[in-house]
Amino acid sequence: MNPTEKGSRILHDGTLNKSTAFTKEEREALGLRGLLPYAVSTQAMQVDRVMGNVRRKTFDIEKYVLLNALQDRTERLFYKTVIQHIEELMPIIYTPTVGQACREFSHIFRQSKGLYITSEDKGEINKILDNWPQTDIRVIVITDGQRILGLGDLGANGMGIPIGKLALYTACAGIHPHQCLPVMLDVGTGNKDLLNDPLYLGYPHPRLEGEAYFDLVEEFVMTVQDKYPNVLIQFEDFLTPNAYALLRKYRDRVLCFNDDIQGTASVALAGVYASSRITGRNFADLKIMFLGAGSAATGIADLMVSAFQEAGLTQEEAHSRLCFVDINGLVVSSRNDLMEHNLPYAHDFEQMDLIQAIDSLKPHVLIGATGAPGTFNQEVIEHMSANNDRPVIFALSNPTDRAECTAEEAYKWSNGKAVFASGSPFARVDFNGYNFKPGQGNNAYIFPGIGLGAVACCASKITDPLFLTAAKTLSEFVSEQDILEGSLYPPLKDIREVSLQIAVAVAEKAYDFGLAGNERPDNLKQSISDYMYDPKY
Ligand SMILES: O=C([O-])CC(=O)C(=O)O
Ligand SMILES: [Mg+2]
Repeated sequence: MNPTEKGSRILHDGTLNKSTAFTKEEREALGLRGLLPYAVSTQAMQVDRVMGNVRRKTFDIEKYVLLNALQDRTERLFYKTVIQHIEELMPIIYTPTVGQACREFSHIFRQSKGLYITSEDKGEINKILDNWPQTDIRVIVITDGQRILGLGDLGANGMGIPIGKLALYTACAGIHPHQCLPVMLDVGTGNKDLLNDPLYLGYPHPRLEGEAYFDLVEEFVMTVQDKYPNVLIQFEDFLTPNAYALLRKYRDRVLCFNDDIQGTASVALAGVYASSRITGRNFADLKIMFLGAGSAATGIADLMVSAFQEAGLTQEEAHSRLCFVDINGLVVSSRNDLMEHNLPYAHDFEQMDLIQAIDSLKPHVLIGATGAPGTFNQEVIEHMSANNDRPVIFALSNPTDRAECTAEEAYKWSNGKAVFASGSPFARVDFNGYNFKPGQGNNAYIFPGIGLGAVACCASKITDPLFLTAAKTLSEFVSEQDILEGSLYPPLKDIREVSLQIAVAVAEKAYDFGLAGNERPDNLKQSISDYMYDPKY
C-alpha cells in the first residue's frame, strides 16, 4: 500500500483499492471510515459477489463490460476472480467475446487502457511513451488492427486484443499487470463502416502503408528497446504480409515473436503430438493438410518442418508431408499467385480442389486457418473419415462463428470418429453415447508461458526450438483422462501450472543455447514461480 495515498482517492485507484475488504484498522489508518459499508468482506466473498453479478447478466458482452470495469476499479479482485474461474471467464475476457468487444469497441468504450500511437506521431513516440505511468515494462502486445481474429480490419477497435492477451499474461503466467503494455498502432483503417461510424474512436483515415508504415514500426521498436531494455514484443493480428515482413525483420534483432504465426504453430503442434495417442499413428508418419495459406497455417507448417526434422526426416521429406489448399485450390508449383511463405509447400501436383486433394493425398490431419466459417462442410469431414479411422480435424479460426466447422458437426459427420480441436471454445458434445470434450487449440496455452520464460531469463530472442519445447511441454500435460474424452489439450483450470512449466522449459533451453541474459538460478522453477504475480491482498 502506498502510504502517501489517503482517503477516498484510494478507492478510485484500481491498483490500491480493496473496496469492502479494507479492514477496520486500515479504514482508520487510511482515512476511509464512513466511506464504505460496515461489513468487511474477505477477498473470497468479493469473488463470490462478482461471480453472482457476472452470472446475472444475460449477454456475454455485458459480462465483458462488467469485468473490464472491475479491472479498472479493483485490479487484484479482477485477477483473483479470473484466475479462480478461468474456465468460465476466459471466454469472456478473451476469445470469443473479445471479438465482439472489438467489433463494438468504440461503442462500449469507458476507461482507456493501453497506449495509442497514430500515423501523426512519427518522430514523437518517445514523448508519448513518457506519458505512460509505469516504467518497468516487460511485455508489450502490439497490433495495428488489420486482421483481428478472423474478423478482418477493425482499425483501432482492435485494441481489445492486446488488452485481452495481456490480461491472460497476468492471469495465466503471473506477469505483473504493471509490467504489461497494450499498444494500438493506429495507422488508419480500410474498413469503410468504421470510417463512416460517427462514434469510431480511431484515426479516421485510410491505412498508412509501405515505407512510412515500416518506418513507424521501426521507430516504435527502437524506442521501446531503448526505454525498456529487456522488453518482449508480441506482434498480434497483423495482416499476413506485414506479419511476415515484421517477423523477418525483427526476430533475430530483438526479443519478439508473432503470436499468430509462432504461438498458434506451437499450440497446433502440441495438439498434433497429442493426437498420436488417440490415433495410434506416429508423429513422424503423419501427412498434414492445411486449408488457408495465411500466417497461421504457414506458421504451423514451418514449425512442423522443424518437428519432423527432429523426428528424423530430412527437410525435403518434411516439406512433402505438408500441403496447403487455399481459396484457389491445392497450392501447387504451377500456380503464379503464391506468396513467398507458400513456396516451400508448392509441390508438383495437378491443380485440384479440397475434396480431390483429400482423396488423392490422403492426409491424416486437416487444419483449418481460413477465417471462413463452414469450409469444413459435411463432404469434407466425410471424405476425411473415409480415408482415416480417426481423422484429426482442427478448426482454428476465431471467434466461434468463424470456425471452419463446429465440434458437433465434426463428431456428427464423422460418425463420432473425428479427433477435434478448435481455436475458440466449444462445449462438450454428446454423440452416440459418448461425451466428447473438444480441446481448445488456442495460442493462449503458449504465449503466456513463452513470455514468462523469456522474461525470466532476459532472453535476447526467441528461436524456433523454444516454440518446439513449448509444444512438447504442453502436450505432456494432456492426461489419459483428456485423451479418453477426446481432448488434445489439458483443462484450462491447469493453465497457470502449464504456463509455469512451459516457462521453465523455455528458459532452460534459452540458458542452454546462450540466449539468456542473466545467471541460471539454482532452482529455476522456484525462482520463476516466486516472480509470478499473486493478486491476493
Ligand atoms: O486470439 C485468439 O483467440 C487466437 C489468435 O491469436 C487469433 O485468432 O488471432
Ligand atoms: Mg491473434
